[in-house]
Amino acid sequence: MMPAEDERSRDLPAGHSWIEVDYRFPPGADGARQAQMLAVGQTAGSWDARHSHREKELRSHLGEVRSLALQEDGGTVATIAFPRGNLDGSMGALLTMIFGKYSLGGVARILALRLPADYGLQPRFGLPGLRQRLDVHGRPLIMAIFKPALGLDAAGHAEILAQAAMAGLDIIKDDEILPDLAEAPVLERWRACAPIIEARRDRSGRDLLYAVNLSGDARSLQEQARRLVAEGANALLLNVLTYGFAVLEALVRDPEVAVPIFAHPAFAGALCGAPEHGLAYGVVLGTLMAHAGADAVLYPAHYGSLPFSAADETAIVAALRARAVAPVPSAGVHPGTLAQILGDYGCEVILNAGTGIMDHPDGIGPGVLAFFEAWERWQQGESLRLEAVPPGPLHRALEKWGGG
Ligand SMILES: CSCCC(=O)C(=O)COP(=O)(O)O
Repeated sequence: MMPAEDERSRDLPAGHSWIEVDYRFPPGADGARQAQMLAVGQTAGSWDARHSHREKELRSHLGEVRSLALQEDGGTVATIAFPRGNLDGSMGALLTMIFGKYSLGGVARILALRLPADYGLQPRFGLPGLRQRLDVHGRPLIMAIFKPALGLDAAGHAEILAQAAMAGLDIIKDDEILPDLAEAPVLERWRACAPIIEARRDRSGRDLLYAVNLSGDARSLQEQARRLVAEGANALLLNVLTYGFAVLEALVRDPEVAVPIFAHPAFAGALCGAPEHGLAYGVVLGTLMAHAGADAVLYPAHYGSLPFSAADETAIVAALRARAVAPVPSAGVHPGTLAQILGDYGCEVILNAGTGIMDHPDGIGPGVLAFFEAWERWQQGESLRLEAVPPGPLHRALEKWGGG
């Protein structure tokens, strides 16, 4: 029996000199031949008698087909081992090797990727670092998203944040769709929100992180990040898949950008959504993000508003947790989903709600309070069903969104 994806994707011991990839070839494909094409074509590139005088050098770069397993539906799963020495430690080189040119012609799906534990980057903060910064322990962190996504100016952001901060919110992020627009320039957004965060710290002793969305070309994006951090910004948001893993890696390596980085999953469906092609969600949003240095990774919760499988979610969470990266179940999250999420994953998560907070019938403050009330009840083992919950923010949230 094939192991579950989260088990197949475990890290290899540090210093391991191979990288292992599980590929599935669909029914009708010659799996053995495709696997051999990958092992040779994506490494030494050519392997025949004409290169015999270079055999020693070429052999050290050559991939190896380690196993081939025929599946019940006629598909084949092949494990290919690639020499780590073919790579420079970056995600770009890794992706180019394991699926680069081949992805244009072959029909295959990467199900699992096993990297040596010391390949790539470690998160600088991860969930433990976020907890330390916020001084919040033993409960899930509560995160909101500025909504509406577009059309708010900097003052509009501040107005929303003031209400959420009052109610005790831990983290807020820009919507990923909002770049550095003239109507709400990124630095103005931060400057308008910074005094609210400061006032909350003075009042309650508790910090609040605002993950500001980065945009622009690679150089201006990094300059933007440095400028924001120099002005006190305490977290950043990056659309890693649209801007590229190399941008994330550059930020993580930059001593001038020493704040937690939240990775958004926008574009993941384009890489992972086809059933027989691309890469599994667990590889992209789990393994790759975790080895590229993200501190927290957003992904669609399978009880949320996007079609997402529990198996994909489990694989993502396992890969993130293996490197202490914070899992951030998102998209359609509201107080009525809290019991399911915590039941599956426990408290070591960040619950992230956009409309599930911003569109609470009584306003943004009650939207945040509804989450805390749900958490309190869940912790006490009390029912979260509408009929059991007394009038108040949670009751109103359950009336609107259901769940519990
Ligand atoms: C696809 S996971 C990222 C979630 C996100 O950024 C978002 O805006 C979700 O908004 P919602 O109103 O569904 O909480």
